[in-house]
Amino acid sequence: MPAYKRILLKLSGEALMGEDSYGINRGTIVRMVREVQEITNLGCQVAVVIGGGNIFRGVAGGSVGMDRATADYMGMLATVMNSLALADTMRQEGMTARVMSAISIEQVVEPYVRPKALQYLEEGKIVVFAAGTGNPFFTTDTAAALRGAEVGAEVVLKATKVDGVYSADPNKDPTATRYSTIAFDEAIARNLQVMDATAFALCRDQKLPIRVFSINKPGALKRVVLGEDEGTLVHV
Ligand SMILES: Nc1ncnc2c1ncn2[C@@H]1O[C@H](COP(=O)(O)OP(=O)(O)O)[C@@H](O)[C@H]1O
Ligand SMILES: O=c1ccn([C@@H]2O[C@H](COP(=O)(O)OP(=O)(O)O)[C@@H](O)[C@H]2O)c(=O)[nH]1
Repeated sequence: MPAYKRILLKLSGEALMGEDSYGINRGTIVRMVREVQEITNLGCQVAVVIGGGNIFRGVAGGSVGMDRATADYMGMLATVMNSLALADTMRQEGMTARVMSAISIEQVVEPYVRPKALQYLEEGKIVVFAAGTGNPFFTTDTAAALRGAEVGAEVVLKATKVDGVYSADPNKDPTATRYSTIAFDEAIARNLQVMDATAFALCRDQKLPIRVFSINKPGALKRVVLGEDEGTLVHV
């Protein structure tokens, strides 16, 4: 039995690269999709937000000198590409997914309409929310918090490159230790960078817990959905 009826899964865009230095690695995306399939088979309704860091990030090197808002719109378009790739891979694996975009590009994907998204979820379809929040100066983590709250997800699952929230960035500080649980207020006060403060604050206010876990650890998503101890739970 899954511990949750409905979840919002945030997939790192950057993790889609796998061992490559750019873009979408075929083996990696197929593996991610199969992990999602396992949890839908448990009867869990799944909404997904995917990042765009494997293609373009508003604040990254390729955008030096650019107007920040323009660069962020490019980042949002990158998430649309990843969302399309994800939904198509789901189709190939026999699942039904729908992509909904926060910015209007109707020839490519349908617009985000909340009641429609809820309907798809009830029908057992996977809904992939593309283009983040639709606003520059935000991140896909904030989009995950926002959409998670909107569709009434019981938890936001952040699948990322690290296996939880640490006392400091574990990629920079080898002495950092992992929390098994941490309160939102403490995560914000300690300025832990694993998610941005906007996402933390939104989830805190909506009493929407977040679980951070490794996207690279096989079976971790299923363990999380079964309510087992995996990664870090950020709670109210
Ligand atoms: N306190 C912390 N605990 C865990 N990870 C941290 C922390 N501070 C910074 N990070 C960094 O945050 C990264 C995950 O966030 P982000 O780069 O936004 O990934 P994503 O592509 O999943 O959105 C990790 O790879 C890690 O290097
Ligand atoms: O609501 C949003 C979501 C994303 N972005 C842009 O899209 C990029 C890709 O998203 P993100 O960095 O969150 O992806 P990830 O870290 O998961 O790869 C960001 O850098 C921003 O430039 C944005 O402007 N508004």
